[in-house]
Amino acid sequence: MTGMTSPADGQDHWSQVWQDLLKGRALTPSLPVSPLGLQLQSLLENSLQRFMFSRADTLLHDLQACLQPLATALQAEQVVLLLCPQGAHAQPLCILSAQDDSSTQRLQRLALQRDDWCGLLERQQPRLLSAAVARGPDEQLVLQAMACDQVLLLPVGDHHAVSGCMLLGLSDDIAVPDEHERSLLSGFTRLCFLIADRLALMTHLEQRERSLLQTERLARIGSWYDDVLNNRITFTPQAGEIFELSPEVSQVSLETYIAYLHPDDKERVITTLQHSLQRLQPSDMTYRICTPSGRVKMIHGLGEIIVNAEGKAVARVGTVQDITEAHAREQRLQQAARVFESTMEGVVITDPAGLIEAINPAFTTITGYAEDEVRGRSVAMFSPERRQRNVLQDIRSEVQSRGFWRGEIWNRRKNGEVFPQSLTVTTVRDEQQNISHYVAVFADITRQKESEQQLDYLAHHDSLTGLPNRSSLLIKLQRALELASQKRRKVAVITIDLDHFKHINDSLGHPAGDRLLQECARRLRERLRDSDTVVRQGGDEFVVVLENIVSDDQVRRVAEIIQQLFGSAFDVGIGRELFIGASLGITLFPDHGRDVTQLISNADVAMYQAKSKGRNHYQFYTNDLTQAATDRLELGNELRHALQRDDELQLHYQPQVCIRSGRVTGVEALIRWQHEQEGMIQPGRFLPVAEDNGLMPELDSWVLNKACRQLAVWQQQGIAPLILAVNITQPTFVAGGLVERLKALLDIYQLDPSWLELEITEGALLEPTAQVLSTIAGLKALGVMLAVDDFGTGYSSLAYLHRYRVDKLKIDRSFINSVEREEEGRVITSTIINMARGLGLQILAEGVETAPQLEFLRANGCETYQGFYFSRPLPLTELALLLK
Ligand SMILES: Nc1nc2c(ncn2[C@@H]2O[C@@H]3COP(=O)(O)O[C@H]4[C@@H](O)[C@H](n5cnc6c(=O)[nH]c(N)nc65)O[C@@H]4COP(=O)(O)O[C@H]3[C@H]2O)c(=O)[nH]1
Repeated sequence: MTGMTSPADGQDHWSQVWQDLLKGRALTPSLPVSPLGLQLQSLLENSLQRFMFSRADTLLHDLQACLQPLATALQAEQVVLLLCPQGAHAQPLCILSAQDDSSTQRLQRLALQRDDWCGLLERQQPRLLSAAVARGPDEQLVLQAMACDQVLLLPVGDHHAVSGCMLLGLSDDIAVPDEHERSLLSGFTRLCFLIADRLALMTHLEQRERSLLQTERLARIGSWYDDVLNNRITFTPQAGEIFELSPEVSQVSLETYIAYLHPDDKERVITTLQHSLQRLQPSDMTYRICTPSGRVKMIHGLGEIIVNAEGKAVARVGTVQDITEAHAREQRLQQAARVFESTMEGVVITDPAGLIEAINPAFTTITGYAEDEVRGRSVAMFSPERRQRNVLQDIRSEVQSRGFWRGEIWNRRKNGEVFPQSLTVTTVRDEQQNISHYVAVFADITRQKESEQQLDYLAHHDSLTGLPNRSSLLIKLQRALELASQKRRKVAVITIDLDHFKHINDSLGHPAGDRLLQECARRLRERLRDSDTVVRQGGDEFVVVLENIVSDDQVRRVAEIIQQLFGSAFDVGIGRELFIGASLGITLFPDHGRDVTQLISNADVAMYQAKSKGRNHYQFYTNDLTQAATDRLELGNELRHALQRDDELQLHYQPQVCIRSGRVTGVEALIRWQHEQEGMIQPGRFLPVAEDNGLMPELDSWVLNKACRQLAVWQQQGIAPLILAVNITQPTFVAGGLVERLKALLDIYQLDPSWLELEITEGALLEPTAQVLSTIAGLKALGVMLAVDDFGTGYSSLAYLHRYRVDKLKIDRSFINSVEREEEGRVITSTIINMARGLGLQILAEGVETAPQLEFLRANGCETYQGFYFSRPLPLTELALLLK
């Protein structure tokens, strides 16, 4: 550390100088010492004392301060010191004993004419110039510059060279110093030479130190000197700045330094320093310090041990560097490198021409290529085809203009497999903003694509049947309509609703219902063309879309095919065949609607119309149907209100007659709706509406209540014994709670249960579910009669019904109707009667309208009948008259 030369060293140096000077004095011991000589001697000693403590910045001042008393002692007009410091560009110095502007300028000019005055000191001997005898121009020059009569020149320098001179300007009347005095003056000039030399050295050292500190500042490296013997660590300003010492503090103790160390690093640093000192080895460590401002800095410290002549450690020196930023940068780089190495995404770095420079392990995992197989090659090598290479061009131009590109592309693995990848390409620019690299990060999205496809499939397909679902219907139909508009063709939309599906589902259970739907889907898909769209819209509704239709007949033919498909027997794994049927509604684009929604909803309207025609029909849409559908909607709401108000619904009663005696043995309660505006509405119109609106259980409940009340009246009136038959629909029968409700009514009205007969359809008894069995057991336990309505229209066998302990069969009107016309009708009717009798079941024939029909029934052993032949259903008042 250049600025740290101790004053003790300087003192040694100056005592040596003093010794030399005394030697010079010893040269002239014989001469008597004049008063001036004594004075000069004392001056010389004072100067020496002064110079011993001179510093670089005080040296010139100190020299000047010495010249003044010298001039006084010698009675000189001017004493001038011209010094030429070492160094190529060093300017000669001119130091004067007395300041006077004009002489100063003259003498400074003289200082610059070094060669002239140097020439006068060729032999490095003092020289006296006198104006009176001056010869050469050099002498003249000096005399003029000094403006004196005589000038004594004394060389400043060593034996080798003159590096300056001292000029004593004396007037004529002043005695020139004698030999002893000159020798003292020479001692002074020698001292000046040393001073000049020292000045040069100090200036040099100062410059060195300045430049060193500057270098430290620029490099952000500070240095320190640890005087281990005195426990004093001296910091350079840069080191102080790193440790955030206040500017006036440059020294700290070892303890203070240790207090700076980060607690986690303290022990390690102390141990390293101790080892270094004990083993006299350099140290090199990185550690953290906590500075007064609360910052944690990362420091790189180097140190070396300084030993004395005995090899004992006396100090150590070293550097400290604040590497916080570099360390953080390095950490970040390491992290980035770790990410690069361990990320699941493939990374490829290319040069601006797209040639691969580096890849990461994930790249190899995904593509199968090792680094040496791809380095230096173009990224185009992964493109599966030419077209894709154009994509690469597009990517490159977008990356160049926007700085990045993100998207999905297809690439080829080493094994030839083409796979989808999501890719992000970014540019890396150098300091001149030129593209230096491209970085591409990609992920193999094969799995993602697969699950997207799976999700897409699930979103657009029905999981039960595998058919496209409603959302794909909307998309496909929309596309079909667009195409049809262009080609001026028609599109047909056929909605298909299975007849009685709900009954099958409820009574046979959902697995059987599911199998039925799967079978329907299979038949449709196998029979219809690939170009036809078959969709399951939900529940038991299918939709078929036919494109390129040119005539309605084409559609009619397909509708009939569909009817056949649904008309043949189904095996749904219940041990016997099922017959269902389907109702079809048909719309045509553009005749019945111009958009998807309208076409589907109009087809639905047509389908409801087909259903109301008695099922297993198809119906083309007409504008009237929309009105009918609207009416149905309104009717549903009105029925709901009618059920609440209880003043519009009423029961009519149709007598049931014993064929043998002709006596009325019972009546069937049949609901009627006396609508405020429309008048009497028949059940055939409003019951399907009630069913669609889920009102059947409520309606059945209303009828049962009304009927039981009426039965109680008849019981009280003694109208003896009269069976009252009440219809109970399948939803009510299946829903449960019927037994409890009926028991409560029987209790309330104190009814004889054997007078009450519940008519249920075959559908409700199709499958012996626990619910069905317990309801039947409950009803039988109550003592009410059970009759199966519309027998022959469903799927039941007689033996099967017998198992349920049903009391009565009501032969459907359609058979009775046919006995007069068809042999087949007659055979079926008589068979039913015979078998039922064989099983001990009562028989009632429905819808008897003519005497021959009645005769046939009588002849075949049927017991009771009802029908228009005897009486239509009657209001209560009319029935009362009939019964009387
Ligand atoms: N062509 C013809 N028809 C005859 C003849 N004799 C009786 N009918 C009609 O046949 C239907 C007999 O009732 P259903 O088979 O139970 O068929 C009933 C029944 O299923 C249902 N229904 C009627 N009233 C009720 C009710 O109160 N509750 C429930 N759940 N359903 C009812 O509505 C169906 C139709 O009822 P209605 O229109 O009253 O029609 C009645 C009756 O008017 C005849 O000789 N020729």
